[in-house]
Amino acid sequence: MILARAEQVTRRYGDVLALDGVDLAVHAGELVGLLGPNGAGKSTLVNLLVGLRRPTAGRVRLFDGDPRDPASRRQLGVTPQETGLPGTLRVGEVVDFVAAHYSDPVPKAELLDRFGLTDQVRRQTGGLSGGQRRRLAVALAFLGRPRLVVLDEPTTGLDVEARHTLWEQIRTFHAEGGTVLLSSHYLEEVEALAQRVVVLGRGRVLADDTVGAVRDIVGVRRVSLVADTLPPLPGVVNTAHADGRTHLLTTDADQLVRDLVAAGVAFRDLEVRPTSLEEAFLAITADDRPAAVPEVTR
Ligand SMILES: Nc1ncnc2c1ncn2[C@@H]1O[C@H](COP(=O)(O)OP(=O)(O)OP(=O)(O)O)[C@@H](O)[C@H]1O
Repeated sequence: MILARAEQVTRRYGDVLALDGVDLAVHAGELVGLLGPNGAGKSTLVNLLVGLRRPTAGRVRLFDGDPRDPASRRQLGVTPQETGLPGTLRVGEVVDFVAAHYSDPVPKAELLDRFGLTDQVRRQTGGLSGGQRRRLAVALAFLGRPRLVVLDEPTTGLDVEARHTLWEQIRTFHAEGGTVLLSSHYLEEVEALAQRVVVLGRGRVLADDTVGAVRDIVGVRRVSLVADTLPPLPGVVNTAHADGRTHLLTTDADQLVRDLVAAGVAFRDLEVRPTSLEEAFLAITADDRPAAVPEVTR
């Protein structure tokens, strides 16, 4: 059963094409990671799926209804990227207020305990640390015993311990049958939680596959050198020239170096280094060659 779906969704903000023909289906029981660099379109996609925005073109469905219809959101829990908690309300009061919207909310003490906020129950939210506020915002997504939880970069700004506490809660929810869609910059986070990962870059789905398959794309290395000319080289996913150097992105740097030597290329100043996730995706998407990642796109 599909709980949330985007079909050929496009979203523009003026001249900015934030999403460009995106298809995504989240099935019941899945824990899906949505991964991508800054500006990839993750928040836009999340906001469309939860009814906070409308697509420019295409169709979005939530529990088989229009996400903008409150009835479709009854079984949904959301933590958007930015949450405005009323600063003068105490933590316990915020939980009570949100709980009043549900017929069978998680008891307040249990929720606060699970998210490590018991000691803060009487604190005004304006006096919480950024990390505590974030934890409360995420806790509220679970309060109504939702079937689907959508979390937009839930652990940004959290320290390691708080991040792990939150991961534990997400895992428990999923193990008990809940469905999760979570966006993140962090490959580590997606690896720790998700089986399936959807990679967005420049508004498009670059990959939709298992975490292992996508890790292979991220395992791209940058081989950089100075050479007058280069022959065609197998396994190079992107070539760029800057400051008199040629930068080659490849998933197998050892083989690339062997190929350079075998081809008799007169190169110098060779450097091999890992690329960050962000660099890898930016580079792979830089020249708009969808063929760069065909083997992991289903
Ligand atoms: N309200 C808006 N008005 C204009 N442009 C916007 C708006 N919201 C997003 N954009 C643009 O749309 C593109 C996608 O943004 P979006 O926030 O969805 O990306 P993201 O992957 O969530 O990024 P980040 O990881 O930085 O949060 C970006 O170019 C962004 O500048």
